[in-house]
Parts: sequence; structure tokens; C-alpha cells
Amino acid sequence: MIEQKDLLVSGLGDPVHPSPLCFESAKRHGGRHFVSESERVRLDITEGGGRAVQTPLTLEEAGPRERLFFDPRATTAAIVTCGGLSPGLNNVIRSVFYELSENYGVPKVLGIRNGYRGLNPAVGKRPILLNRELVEPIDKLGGTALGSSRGPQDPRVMADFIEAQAIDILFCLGGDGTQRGAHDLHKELQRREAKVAIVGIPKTIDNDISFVHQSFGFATALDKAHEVIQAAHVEARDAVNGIGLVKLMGRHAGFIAAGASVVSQEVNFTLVPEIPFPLEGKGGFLESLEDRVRRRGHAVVVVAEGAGQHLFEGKAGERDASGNLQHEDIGTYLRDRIKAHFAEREFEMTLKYLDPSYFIRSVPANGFDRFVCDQMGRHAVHAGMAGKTGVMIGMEHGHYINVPIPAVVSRTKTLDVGGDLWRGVLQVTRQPRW
Ligand SMILES: Nc1ncnc2c1ncn2[C@@H]1O[C@H](COP(=O)(O)OP(=O)(O)OP(=O)(O)O)[C@@H](O)[C@H]1O
Ligand SMILES: O=P(O)(O)OC[C@H]1O[C@](O)(CO)[C@@H](O)[C@@H]1O
Repeated sequence: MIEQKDLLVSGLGDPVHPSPLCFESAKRHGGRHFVSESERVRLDITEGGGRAVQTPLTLEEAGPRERLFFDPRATTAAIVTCGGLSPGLNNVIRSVFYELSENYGVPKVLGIRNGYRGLNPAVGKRPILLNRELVEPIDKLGGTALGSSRGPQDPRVMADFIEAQAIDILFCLGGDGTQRGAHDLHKELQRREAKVAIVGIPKTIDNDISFVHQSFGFATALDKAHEVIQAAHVEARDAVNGIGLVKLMGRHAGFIAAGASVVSQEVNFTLVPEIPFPLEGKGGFLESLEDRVRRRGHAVVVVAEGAGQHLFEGKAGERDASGNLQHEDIGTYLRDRIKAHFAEREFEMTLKYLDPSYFIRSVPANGFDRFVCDQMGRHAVHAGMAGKTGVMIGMEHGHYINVPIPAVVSRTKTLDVGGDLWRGVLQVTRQPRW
């Protein structure tokens, strides 16, 4: 259960060391980066009896602080990347490294190999000492220079390793699972009264992490998904009664499918996890698709990985190493159902199925994401050096913020089906309002 105290940003102790950053210069540019502003938001938390209550949460603006908890010259930091890939991971690693080593003067930054696995010496590779030569070129590359993994590690074993390596700050780049792992680790270190800062940096192309308006990698994923949708549109348009069906990632949330549909403007049906749709019958997906093809000669359908799972009820899905439910493959299922539907009606049709899943997340970050990564990495360093712990860098209302991890993982962000993005999708697709 989340307690009120979990909703406050934890600190390791009094920050006593003067910061080497130039605050006068920051002030001349508006001072926004070091004046801590806060705002009130409402947070849904579930208490004992499953009652959802609304609790006000004070958010703290991220940014450099005048006094630090750690003496930069005596600090050891480490970076770990976990979960699935996302464009921009290397950019964040680079940004964290440069902010630490060049702006704060931290002498030792370790790269933890292959996610939390690298914090368990029994199964993981040894950390690498990051240096300028290694880190300098990685921003041009997709993936993560440190490697990643899924699957649990014992927080006690990880805490032992962190203490043995004398790591003062650990930056955990990953999705909601990674942030949960970071929280467990933070709790274990707190229990030991170890002065180690755990700072999360949100990573997901799915954009489903709370308190992050737009996570890094999402914009790049939209660019790539858009290219594939354009291909599907051209194929559908130039065939006789052509249908282009594109499956995109999005386990719990339809942000990629919805965003890419709006970017493309050529999509006629967008199917997302948040809105169960009727497959058959009048007004259902198949009938509506047939109607569209009869009227316009072609159609483009975008389906998110987590959509339509109600169609598989009763089937027990498998789980990955981290415990994430593996969805039934809605893409190939729809492909086969669409073909069967048109065959039954003896309605000639050509269907092209495109599944660009890994293509949209393994590529280098685009310009916008590179910018977000740079800022996120630097804010994470400011938080860590100030001794903030159990926090993740978020972004709300145009401000980077330090958010307590329990608040982050207390809810999953999903599409607001009454919001602007979904309204945009409905306008673009003109699909039925299921
Ligand atoms: N509830 C949890 N408690 C502690 N650790 C967890 C939890 N869930 C996941 N982890 C750990 O965090 C790491 C990454 O988790 P996971 O594979 O779920 O990816 P993720 O961070 O959610 O990213 P993605 O969005 O790509 O799925 C794994 O090592 C996993 O074991
Ligand atoms: O094949 P993997 O690595 O498990 O990744 C697939 C998952 O990664 C995600 O993109 C999240 O990072 C999900 O949308 C998807 O279900």
C-alpha cells in the first residue's frame, strides 16, 4: 500500500557541498533551472480495502541545486538500462556521463551490463568504466551500449554489489518494471541506512508511464510507424479493394497507434487496448471495414499489440521473464479474420499485413527525442548529486520534475478516450464510436 510519506521526494541527508555549477549564469537565463517550483496534482491511490482515494501530491521541479549531498570529486556513479529497447537510451547514457564527469567533475562513472542482471555478479558481466572515448559516439546508434535484460534479481544481492563497488548514485533507465525494481532496491538500501541515491529515468516507446507527458523514444517511434503506415496506404490504394493492416507496439496503452494514425492522416481504423471493439455484427469492425472498402476502394487499419484482447478471453497468455503478460497476436488474428470475412462474402480483396514492431524501437533517436534525452539525463544527475533518492525524472506541464517512484508506479498511463489525441484519431479515421 502506498503511504502518504511515500509521496514525498526522499533525500539522503543535508546537502552540504557547494555545487560547481555556475548559478549566476542560470539566473541570467530566468533562473528556471534551480528555483524549485511545486504544484498540486491529484493522484489515485488504492488503499487497504481497494478504495481509490484522491491525494494531493506536491511535485518538485527538477534542476540543479546550490548545495549537493555528494562531494563530486569523491563520487562514484553507475548507469543501468533495463527492459525493452527504446530510441534514445544511448543519448541518455551520454548525457548522464557528460553532466557527471564534465560539469560536476565526478571521476568514476560505471556502465552496468545487461540491466539488473549486471548487478548480480553470479549471473552478470562486470561493469565497464565509462570514458569519453567510449561514450562520445554512441548517440548516433540505436539500442543501448550497456545492453539490457528482463527478469528479476534479488534486491539484497544488488544492494550488496552496489555497496561492494562503492556506488553512490545509480541511474535506472527503464519502463514501469524497471522503476518498480528501482524502488525495491531503494527500500533495501534504506533499510541498511546506505547513503546511495537511486534515480529513475523513464524509458518507453509505449508512453505509458505516469507523470511523463511524453517519454523519450515515443516521437521517434511515431516517425518510424508513420513510414510503415504510408507504405500500407500506398499498397492498399493501388490494389483492387486493398487493405493495409499495420500492427504496432503498445501493451497496455494505444499511444503509438493513436499518435501514428494522427501523424499519418491516412488511417481508417485505429484499434487500441483502451477501447474493446465488436468484431462481428452490424456496426462491428469487420462490417465497417467492408463498408469502407466498398465505398472508397481501399482502407488502412492500425492495431495496437494490446488491442482486442477481449476476443481471446479464456486463453491463458504466457509471461516473459519479467512477468509481463504476452498478448495473443491480434495482428495475425485480425489478418485471418478479415480474409475469412471477405472470402465468405465472395468480395475480392487484397490484404497487405505489416508488423514493424522492433523496427520502430531499435533505431537511433530523432531530433526531438535527442533533445528530451539530453535534458532528462542532466536532470537525473542534478537530482542524484543533491542526494534525492527513490525518485524518477518526470515531465508535466512543460516542467521536468522529481517524482517519488511509488507515485509513478501507482498507476499506468493510458489513453484518455475523451481527450484531444483520441478526438484527433476519431476525426482522422471517422471510425464508429465503439
Ligand atoms: N514488480 C517488479 N518489482 C521489482 N522488479 C521488477 C518488477 N517488474 C519488473 N522488474 C524488473 O525490472 C526490469 C525491467 O522490467 P521489464 O522487463 O518489465 O521492463 P520495463 O522496465 O517495464 O520496460 P518495458 O516498457 O520495455 O517493458 C527487469 O529486470 C525486471 O525483473
Ligand atoms: O519483445 P520484447 O522485448 O519483450 O518487447 C515487447 C514489448 O516491449 C514494449 O515495446 C515495451 O517496451 C511493449 O510494447 C512490447 O510488448
